[in-house]
Amino acid sequence: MVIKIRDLSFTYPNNHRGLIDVSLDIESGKKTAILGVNGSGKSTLLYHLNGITLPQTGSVEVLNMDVKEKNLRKIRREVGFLFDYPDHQLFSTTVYRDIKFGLDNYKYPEKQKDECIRKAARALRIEELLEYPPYQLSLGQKKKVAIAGLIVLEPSIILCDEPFSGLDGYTLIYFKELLNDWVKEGKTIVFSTHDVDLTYEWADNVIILRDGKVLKSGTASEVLTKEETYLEAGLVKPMLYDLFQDSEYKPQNIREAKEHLSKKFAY
Ligand SMILES: Nc1ncnc2c1ncn2[C@@H]1O[C@H](COP(=O)(O)OP(=O)(O)OP(=O)(O)O)[C@@H](O)[C@H]1O
Repeated sequence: MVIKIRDLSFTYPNNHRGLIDVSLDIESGKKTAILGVNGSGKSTLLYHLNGITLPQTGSVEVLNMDVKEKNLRKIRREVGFLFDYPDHQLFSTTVYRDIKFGLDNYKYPEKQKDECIRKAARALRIEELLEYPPYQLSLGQKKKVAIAGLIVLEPSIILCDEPFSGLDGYTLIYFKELLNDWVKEGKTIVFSTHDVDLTYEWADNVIILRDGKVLKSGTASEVLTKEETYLEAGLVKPMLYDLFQDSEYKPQNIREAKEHLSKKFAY
């Protein structure tokens, strides 16, 4: 297990309990969704995984390191964080400088930096934006720049807070493919979302939160195929699950469903 969380609780200064007795394991080399309605504690949990928030009670272990002040530099070298709003992580005068920031921070040899920046920009198809000021970019472009700034350090774990919100159809497909490629390379993706359809189609493992507590966790096929789970979590059923609920055939994605229905209704 690449992340181990034990008895983690977190109370905000106004006494709101953001997390209550959370214990979890997150598998390496998989896409794990943290799923739940608004305010269920998804971001609060994600912030604990690279020490943006430190545990008040209980423990978080990432890559065999305790998430504690003394390990944060090493942990953040391996664990990248993609915020829901890219403006939270873009602050340099040009895209190039923004991507370079992590390399400067981790004291990469000066000679290697330019090559690393251009490689990350190529992967995100933003080479033509390198001299732009980030504030002039669209949301999708900003997300790409934020991701380039992450992958330039080649982290082994990538945490994404609502990574797909606000993206148009093709950009969304592109992001999903990019994240799939990383997982094929052995990286671990942990993402928060309230999108049940996306989670049903795309996640390997799922953690469902409600009111700061873990309601269910396991593989997507274990967790997302029980009617009562949706009721307890306050979530609407995924469209594919709902559509094929009474059928023996359970497609995992729209493409499979389309093929199945085309055969069934062919004449
Ligand atoms: N700084 C804060 N001070 C007090 N309460 C907070 C603070 N940040 C979050 N909370 C509360 O903690 C709970 C969990 O918040 P969190 O942002 O983790 O939820 P979430 O599941 O990510 O929600 P969303 O899907 O709306 O982003 C919410 O009830 C929220 O109001």
